[in-house]
Amino acid sequence: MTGNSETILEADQVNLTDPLGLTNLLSDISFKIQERDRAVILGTSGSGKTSLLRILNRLSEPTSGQLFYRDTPYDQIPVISLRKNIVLVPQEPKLLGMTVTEALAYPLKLQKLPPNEIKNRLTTYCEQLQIPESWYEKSELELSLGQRQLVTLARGLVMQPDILLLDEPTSALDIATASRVLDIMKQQEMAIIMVNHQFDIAQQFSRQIFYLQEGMIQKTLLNDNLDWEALKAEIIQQEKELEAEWS
Ligand SMILES: Nc1ncnc2c1ncn2[C@@H]1O[C@H](COP(=O)(O)OP(=O)(O)OP(=O)(O)O)[C@@H](O)[C@H]1O
Repeated sequence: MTGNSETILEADQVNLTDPLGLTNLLSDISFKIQERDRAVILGTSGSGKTSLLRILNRLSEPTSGQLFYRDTPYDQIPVISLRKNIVLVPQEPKLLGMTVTEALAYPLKLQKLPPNEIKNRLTTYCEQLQIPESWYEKSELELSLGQRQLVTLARGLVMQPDILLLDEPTSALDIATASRVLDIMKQQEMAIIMVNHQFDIAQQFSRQIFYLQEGMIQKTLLNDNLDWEALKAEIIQQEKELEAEWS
């Protein structure tokens, strides 16, 4: 992280239960994200990583606790305005029946940006992510999963939010493309919170790491002096225990 270190996002003792109120999906989640921060959420399958990104994007409401964007409680910010500043790139890349160009331009048209600005942003980020012009008029049926993943990432970037929430953004990309994409993401101005299962990616990318287990942040770690091998061994062991429970 570079630049100033103003807190732009804060979770304070956030809890989330399932819609029937039977199970805790997230418990006592607290953390702070600074301007231009880089955070990775690690954890076993089903530990609550996507649920956490969803409440940060207000796709679900905490059962208790508070979230703050630039010191303002989430419930005092109109959802449209919040989602302009905090953008979620979901795990399932979907273009909702639009062509690549339409999908990229859509959120910017909603913001009523002038056509020139929309065109400039599309060109800039498609070039950065090496999205070729030959894809522009394609629909999602004509794109591979990895190609769609790149397009949905571009859709997040063109919005130039303050905070980008990425749910396993490189899961369908080959290693070289994933590494290139990560380098591009590192250069961006906004804060980024990324769910990722790949340790090398988390290691390369993050300043802070939230290690989730059964909906709780078990550890908040700073990359600077972290024993990555020990953390990796711990998570692999937990995945194995989980698999044994399920089988
Ligand atoms: N709407 C819901 N109703 C009931 N249970 C839910 C709901 N959404 C998520 N869950 C449960 O909450 C837990 C956490 O799910 P979540 O998708 O957040 O996990 P995750 O860590 O992102 O998993 P993965 O790595 O497999 O994507 C899971 O046990 C899931 O079954």
